[in-house]
Amino acid sequence: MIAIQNLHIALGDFRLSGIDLEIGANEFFVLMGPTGAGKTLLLEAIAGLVPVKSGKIILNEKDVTRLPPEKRFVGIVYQDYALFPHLTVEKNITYGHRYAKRQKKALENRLDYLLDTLDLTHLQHRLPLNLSGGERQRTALARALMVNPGVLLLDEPLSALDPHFREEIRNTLKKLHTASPTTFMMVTHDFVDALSLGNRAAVMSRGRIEQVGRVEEIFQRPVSRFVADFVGMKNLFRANFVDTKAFAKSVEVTLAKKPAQDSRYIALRPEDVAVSLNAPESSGGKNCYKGTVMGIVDQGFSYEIHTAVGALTFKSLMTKRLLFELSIKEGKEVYLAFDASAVHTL
Ligand SMILES: Nc1ncnc2c1ncn2[C@@H]1O[C@H](COP(=O)(O)OP(=O)(O)OP(=O)(O)O)[C@@H](O)[C@H]1O
Repeated sequence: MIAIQNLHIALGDFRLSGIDLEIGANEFFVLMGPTGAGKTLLLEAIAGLVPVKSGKIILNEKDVTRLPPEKRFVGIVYQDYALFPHLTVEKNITYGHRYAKRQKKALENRLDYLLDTLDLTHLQHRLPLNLSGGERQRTALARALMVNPGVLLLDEPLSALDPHFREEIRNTLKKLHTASPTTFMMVTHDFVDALSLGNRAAVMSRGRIEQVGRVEEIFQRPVSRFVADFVGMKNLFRANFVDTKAFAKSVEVTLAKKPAQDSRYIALRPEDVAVSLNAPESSGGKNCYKGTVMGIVDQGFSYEIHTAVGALTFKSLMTKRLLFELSIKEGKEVYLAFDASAVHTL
């Protein structure tokens, strides 16, 4: 587990202020936010790599705020692998571990277990130069796990990988998380990573936490304008897929193409959902529904219209002028339309 209590850090002009987080032992926690929000700094504070001004960091019931990195039993994995180029896969994984006679067997067993679990056994004598991106990241993961850490910190571990290896490492992370009692905390910019791996997530902005909650909840019910803008995809529905159709609580949605095999959600930006009073002419690739307006939220320059279609509530955007022109009110029957190509699958 990770508990962070009222943490403050000052580094140059940047401040990390009043961070409070409780992350359970078996969680896969995701940290999101725009560039420069302080996500890496928070991971580095947990690892003991940056000084803390005030507050507490507790890992697995132990206050580690003033402990050096090597006494925290934290593993950290970066986006760029950070492997030693002159050392083999095996030497990279075991680097820094002294083979005191007493521990030799245990370390060898751990190494064998990790080589096997991360499918690296056949590569153990290779240099990083001769590995693919996915293999390098698996080596970096094995090295971080060699200490059998209570907490594994992952700083955008998938972002340097091409889509094929991304999927491979995503599956590896899932497997590792399920098989070990280690708490995982991962920084990502990718909503697919967040949804497919995270139990809960936090969104950070300018050194503060804006929202903490279940990943789905953050997408569906952002608590601030900032989070809403950041996540963008306010229409997020769990779905089953059959070929190029998605079924979300009995609402059938046409997709532009077949989704990836592990897709579980459809997502739509509110600006892609058009509202009209008359049924739009249906054409191929267009989704049209009759619905009832359930709510109208003033957002300053525009209004967000909540419309119930079956058991789903779609959110769409509308200018003030159009709202009055169409005399949109709660309870009014309207039509919603969006292109198949506007539907994202995650
Ligand atoms: N050693 C340092 N000295 C001074 N300022 C620093 C130091 N390390 C980071 N910063 C500053 O702290 C802020 C937060 O950086 P951080 O790397 O944590 O952001 P981030 O949210 O991880 O961004 P990204 O998504 O781009 O990786 C930035 O403004 C950065 O310039």
